[in-house]
Amino acid sequence: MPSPKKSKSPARARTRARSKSASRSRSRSSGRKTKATAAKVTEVKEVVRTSSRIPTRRSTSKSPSRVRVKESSEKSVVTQSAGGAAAAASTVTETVVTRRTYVSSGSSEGQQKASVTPVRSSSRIASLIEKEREESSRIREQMKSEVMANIKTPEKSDSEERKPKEKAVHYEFMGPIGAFLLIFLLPLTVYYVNMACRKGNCSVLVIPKLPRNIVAAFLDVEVTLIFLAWIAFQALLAVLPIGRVVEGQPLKSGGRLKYRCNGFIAFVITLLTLGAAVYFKCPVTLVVDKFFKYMTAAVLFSFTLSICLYVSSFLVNKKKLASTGTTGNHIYDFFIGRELNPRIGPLDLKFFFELRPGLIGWVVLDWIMVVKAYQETGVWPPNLILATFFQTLYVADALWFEDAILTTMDIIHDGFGFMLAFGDLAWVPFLYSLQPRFLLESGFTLPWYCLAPIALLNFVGFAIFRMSNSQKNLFRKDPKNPALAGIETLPTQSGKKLLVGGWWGLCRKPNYLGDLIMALSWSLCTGFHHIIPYFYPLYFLVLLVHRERRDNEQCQQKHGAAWDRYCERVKYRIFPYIY
Ligand SMILES: NC(=O)C1=CN([C@@H]2O[C@H](COP(=O)(O)OP(=O)(O)OC[C@H]3O[C@@H](n4cnc5c(N)ncnc54)[C@H](OP(=O)(O)O)[C@@H]3O)[C@@H](O)[C@H]2O)C=CC1
Ligand SMILES: CC(C)CCC[C@@H](C)[C@H]1CC=C2C3=C(CC[C@@]21C)[C@@]1(C)CC[C@H](O)C[C@@H]1CC3
Repeated sequence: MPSPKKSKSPARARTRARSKSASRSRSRSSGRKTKATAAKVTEVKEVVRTSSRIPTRRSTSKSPSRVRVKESSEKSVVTQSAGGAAAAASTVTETVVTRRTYVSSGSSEGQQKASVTPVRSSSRIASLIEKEREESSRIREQMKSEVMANIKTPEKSDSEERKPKEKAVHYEFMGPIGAFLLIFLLPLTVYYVNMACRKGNCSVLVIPKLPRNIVAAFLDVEVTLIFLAWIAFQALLAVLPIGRVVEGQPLKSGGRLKYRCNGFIAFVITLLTLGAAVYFKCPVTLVVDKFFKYMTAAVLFSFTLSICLYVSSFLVNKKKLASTGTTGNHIYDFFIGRELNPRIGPLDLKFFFELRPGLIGWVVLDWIMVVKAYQETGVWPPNLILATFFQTLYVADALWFEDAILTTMDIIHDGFGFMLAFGDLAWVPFLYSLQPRFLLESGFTLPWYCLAPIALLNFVGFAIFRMSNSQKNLFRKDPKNPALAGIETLPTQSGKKLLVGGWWGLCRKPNYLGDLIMALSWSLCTGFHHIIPYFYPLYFLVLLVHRERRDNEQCQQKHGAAWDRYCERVKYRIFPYIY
């Protein structure tokens, strides 16, 4: 209760007291609750007293608690006027007495009747008293329910009450320290592995020599401008109004985003342009000569892009942020990415960068290496061509089934930050092309009888990868499709079903299995003399084992007990009978 000394007038002080008490939270500790309940009882006394004086002092406050005071007061005023001038004085007295009685006693109807002693026995006064009783009864009920609400509310501490709900921070990649290290280690790896893969000196154990003038060796303005032109060219192709427009998965913030899927067309246009450039003797092989300068352009661009993405993520609505990259730790969030689907006009940046400049750039680099090898030796090296062909098939497949990427965790779950920007723009083109680069640098060749089983292995891997992905995609799009008849399924709490038979009954990630078999076959084209060209399958194994565990966690959350049952049924994660 506020101190009366502080109040300018008693009525205002009482009204303020009522308002303050009412605004107190109902969810305090039990000790506080008892106090609050007692305070309420007193407050009601005050309200009733106020009501008798209301003709001269009225609250004008709009707060809910004060509005209640006002309503109560107005009823008293009505009572008075109904009674007429002669009856007014006694009515006021009765009002005070009546209400004080039920408030202080916490009273019953009988008690009220006993305490109300009519001064005059006129019927008018009797009706006024009756009205007053009804009013008392109404307020008592209201009080009761308020007190009950206080008692029933679950207990919360003061700090819990003040703070908005804090979500538990869940870190991946060993948290902020891991993210910090990766921001430096990933670019270093791209440089180191490629520098280790040089003519006559292809070993990870021999530390590559740095050129005297590092800046001149790694940075070139013209190359950087060509790299930017490459990104602009791919962006232009991506926004061309050709190809299907597909809706993405439902967003947590509601609605679905639309994506233009013309990746395969962009890929064909790019390869035809490259073919024309070779045909017209454009110096395309300069890209290989200036390989490290292009790499630096890609690294610098991915850093710049990630910084822009990070800064701009603070300007967008919070609903557009990813749940994973919003821990509040700047380094970690920069690495993972804060905004889920950043867009510039019709261009969805994450979708674009994951599939276009880096992925298509990888194949362009491969083919330029084939041309360079031919220019240097006068022959078309079969194993280089085979590895390049396998990788072209892989990228063509990704772009043909471009919309399938809309269901991956990168698009649905992760924000767009350094990890994906760097992965898409520097890691994929400059490390995934390592086998063709090794073959170009080393000039190593293999006889056809070695290439035939390698080709067979690649097609086995591709068949597992493609059939398993297609089976799942078809199942998600059209679960009743006759092609899926006879495949056992499992209902889940989310309403979706899980495939338990077919490819998805063999192991939990048959598509990863196929992908890894393909990765191995690409490296087999380089023979067994060096470990460097095996970087891709080794790294990919680590990536997919980690990715399977991340997806497993997400599926557990999405599908609950059904996912556990699926895991019991299908024991192996990636390699049947092994892992
Ligand atoms: N070359 C590279 O660098 C990389 C290649 N990849 C390849 O990209 C492709 C996509 O990979 P990714 O997105 O990681 O994983 P998946 O294509 O395996 O997609 C995982 C999702 O599929 C659904 N799913 C899982 N199990 C079942 C089941 N039994 N029945 C029905 N639905 C199921 C779940 O989503 P829901 O239930 O919500 O539908 C799950 O979250 C893969 O082929 C992978 O090999 C991936 C990463 C890197
Ligand atoms: C360097 C980091 C530690 C990891 C970077 C990861 C990225 C390179 C990959 C994350 C998911 C990817 C996918 C593909 C390429 C590699 C990245 C971007 C595909 C587009 C490859 C082709 C497949 O058919 C679909 C893949 C989706 C995921």
